[in-house]
Amino acid sequence: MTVEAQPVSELPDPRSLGFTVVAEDDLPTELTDLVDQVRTLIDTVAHTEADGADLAAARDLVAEAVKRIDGERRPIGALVHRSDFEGPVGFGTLTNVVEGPTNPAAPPMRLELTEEGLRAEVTLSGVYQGPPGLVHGGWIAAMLDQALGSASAAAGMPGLTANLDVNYRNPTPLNVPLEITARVTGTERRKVFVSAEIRHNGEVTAEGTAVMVQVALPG
Ligand SMILES: CCCCCCCC/C=C\CCCCCCCC(=O)SCCNC(=O)CCNC(=O)[C@H](O)C(C)(C)COP(=O)(O)OP(=O)(O)OC[C@H]1O[C@@H](n2cnc3c(N)ncnc32)[C@H](O)[C@@H]1OP(=O)(O)O
Repeated sequence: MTVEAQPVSELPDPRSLGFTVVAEDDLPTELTDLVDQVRTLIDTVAHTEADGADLAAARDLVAEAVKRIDGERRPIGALVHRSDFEGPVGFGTLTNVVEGPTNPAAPPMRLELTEEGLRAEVTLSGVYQGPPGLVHGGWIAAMLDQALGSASAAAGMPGLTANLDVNYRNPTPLNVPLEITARVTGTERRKVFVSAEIRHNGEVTAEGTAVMVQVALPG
């Protein structure tokens, strides 16, 4: 098994394949601020003990806010390009549920390039709860999948997850900083082998490996 990243320059520009691309730097700060505020809203709604009158007033305010911004929408497959990543490896889906910068359902997580692969820090609120006080196992798998897929993409080999294997080693707590790391460990034809971990206080709480398969791009 060898690591042979395909030259990044050989990847097509997604615009030439018909994708809408938004530069991350062009997203209005009012939008990213709104995303943050809606995250707070979701967490607050999930845990509130407010009385009926306040809840009804809040519902009406939210309905009013929806009316105010409902109109033209970006297409479902729109991509975002990060300026801190060189060229084609900087693309991701704008509303990706784990890391999409305009998706308030995604936690405030951002994978950064490191010497060995990718790394992110994230703190998950009670919105991501499974067992009491702990992160939902499905969400742990989702974060690992994102880190694994992004590590492959960042190495110039974007693909789809064919196989994902997760081991839950220790409970993953809510409301504390978690560290996520991922890297490519090998390639074989179109297959890219990747591994990733989630840590709390330096201790591994979950680890995953995946086989990403590079798909033939049209055109
Ligand atoms: C620059 C251009 C623009 C790009 C834009 C980039 C934007 C994004 C960038 C970056 C962010 C990334 C972040 C994302 C993270 C999240 C990822 C996900 O959630 S992905 C969604 C869930 N996964 C699916 O929906 C796949 C569904 N499955 C399939 O579509 C097919 O099964 C597919 C493509 C995986 C393989 O199908 P086949 O027909 O193309 O290929 P076959 O011949 O079956 O397999 C190829 C090789 O893979 C192995 N393989 C296939 N399935 C396997 C499996 N389950 N386990 C192990 N190996 C498997 C086979 O044995 C074969 O290996 P041998 O070369 O012969 O040795």
